[in-house]
Amino acid sequence: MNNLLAAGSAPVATAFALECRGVSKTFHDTNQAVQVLNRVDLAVKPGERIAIVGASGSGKSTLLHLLGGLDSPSHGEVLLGGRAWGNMNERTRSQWRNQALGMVYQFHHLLPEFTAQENVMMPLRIRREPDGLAQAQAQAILEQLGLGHRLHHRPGLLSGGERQRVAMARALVTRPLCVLADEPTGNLDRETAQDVFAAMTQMAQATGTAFVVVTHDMELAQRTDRVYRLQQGALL
Ligand SMILES: Nc1ncnc2c1ncn2[C@@H]1O[C@H](COP(=O)(O)OP(=O)(O)OP(=O)(O)O)[C@@H](O)[C@H]1O
Repeated sequence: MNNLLAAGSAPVATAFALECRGVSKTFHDTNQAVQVLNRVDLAVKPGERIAIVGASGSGKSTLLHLLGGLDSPSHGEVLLGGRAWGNMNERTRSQWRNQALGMVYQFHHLLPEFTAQENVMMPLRIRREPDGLAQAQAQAILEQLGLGHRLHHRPGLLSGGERQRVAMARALVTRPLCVLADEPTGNLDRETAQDVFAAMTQMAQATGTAFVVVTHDMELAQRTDRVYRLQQGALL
């Protein structure tokens, strides 16, 4: 399916997979306000790979949540494939997320009772794709990520690096416009982290998927097309 086909609407023509326009975010509690992001602008093209680094508490996870439409900015707007999250209700957001976005976290969040292939098939099942097709697509992407010999293994029998590759395969199997990754190699040893990171960025580029990664690891960040530092609410 064309990944620019919006859930239930016409295709959107846009030069950018993902855009942030003047995005600010302030959290409030009863008597305090914390401004985490201050007029952040960002535009990521299809197939482009960018890294966001920054000190603990600088707002990296907050920004990723806004990019994924999981939270709303206090000001400004975030667009995925030319569609602003702010113009969608919850149901449309979740359909658009399933269709146009993949997410990878530090912990793989694979379902332990399902095999690698079944885990990767999950987003396709949610879309009600025929099982045979979903099986073939999951197999193909796992093979491309070097896991052809692990299709029928459950996560408990896989290494940490293999689990993260499966998580990446699950994020990419729908051919999304963009993958958002939050410390995807944070749990791996150095050598495995490098291998997994290379596999992720190469796959994203090969499929024309934009890849936005938050990482503490400057060496890995420098393997992307652009590195941003989040500091005092600004993306520098
Ligand atoms: N839901 C929330 N309510 C109130 N404050 C929040 C909320 N979410 C985040 N914050 C605050 O926003 C700031 C940035 O947090 P965030 O988790 O985005 O930082 P981070 O750069 O991802 O940190 P780390 O690298 O430690 O994960 C912190 O001061 C945090 O306390």
